Amino acid sequence: MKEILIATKNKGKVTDFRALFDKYGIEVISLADLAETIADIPETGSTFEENAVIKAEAIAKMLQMPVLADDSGLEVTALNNRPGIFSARYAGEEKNDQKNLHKVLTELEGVASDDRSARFVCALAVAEPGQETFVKRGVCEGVITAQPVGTHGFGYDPIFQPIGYDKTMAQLSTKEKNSISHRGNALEKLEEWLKLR
Ligand SMILES: O=c1nc[nH]c2c1ncn2[C@H]1C[C@H](O)[C@@H](COP(=O)(O)OP(=O)(O)OP(=O)(O)O)O1
Ligand SMILES: [Mg+2]
Repeated sequence: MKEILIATKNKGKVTDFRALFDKYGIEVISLADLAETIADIPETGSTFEENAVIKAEAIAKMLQMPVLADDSGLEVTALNNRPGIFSARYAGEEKNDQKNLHKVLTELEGVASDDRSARFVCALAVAEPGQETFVKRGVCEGVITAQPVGTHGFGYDPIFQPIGYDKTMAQLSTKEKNSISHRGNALEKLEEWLKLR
């Protein structure tokens, strides 16, 4: 495989995937690189896996080519695992990363550091016309910080400190993040599929 289409409109995910696929020598193409404009696929599933499969199968059918889709988000234990699959629109339809992470911080006001555990979850689905779809989950455990710190990455990275680190995900380089992230972890589980193609 020389290139792979990632069925996402999220630039932060594309940056992560470019670095992840670099080591396989595979070029990443995103929906933003296509000449045609692809409408948003409604994420109507009730799990990350269902949503990843919905996105992958819809785009594979539309473009008649193999695609990889990512559905991911943040689960905060003290918030009964919210925002979960609603992470992108947690503070409103406009999908604003700053508003989303501040909503989480506000909801955790007064919650002690011991009770701020959280995890990033990523479901990756690969779909190909006429073939069985595969989906795998990756997880990265951590804690929610008191304030946003760091400028790298995207989404909730500035408030997420992975276990064993004294930095947030937004203070790590893309390479360091990928080596421990939910996304990197899920992609490792799809290596078999990648090698077959
Ligand atoms: O590594 C990450 N670091 C920080 N935040 C992250 C990460 N991975 C997912 N997230 C957050 C961002 C967004 O709030 C939600 C994904 O929502 P999700 O629907 O999968 O993506 P999206 O709507 O932005 O793009 P698309 O559906 O076109 O792939 O979780
Ligand atoms: Mg989405």
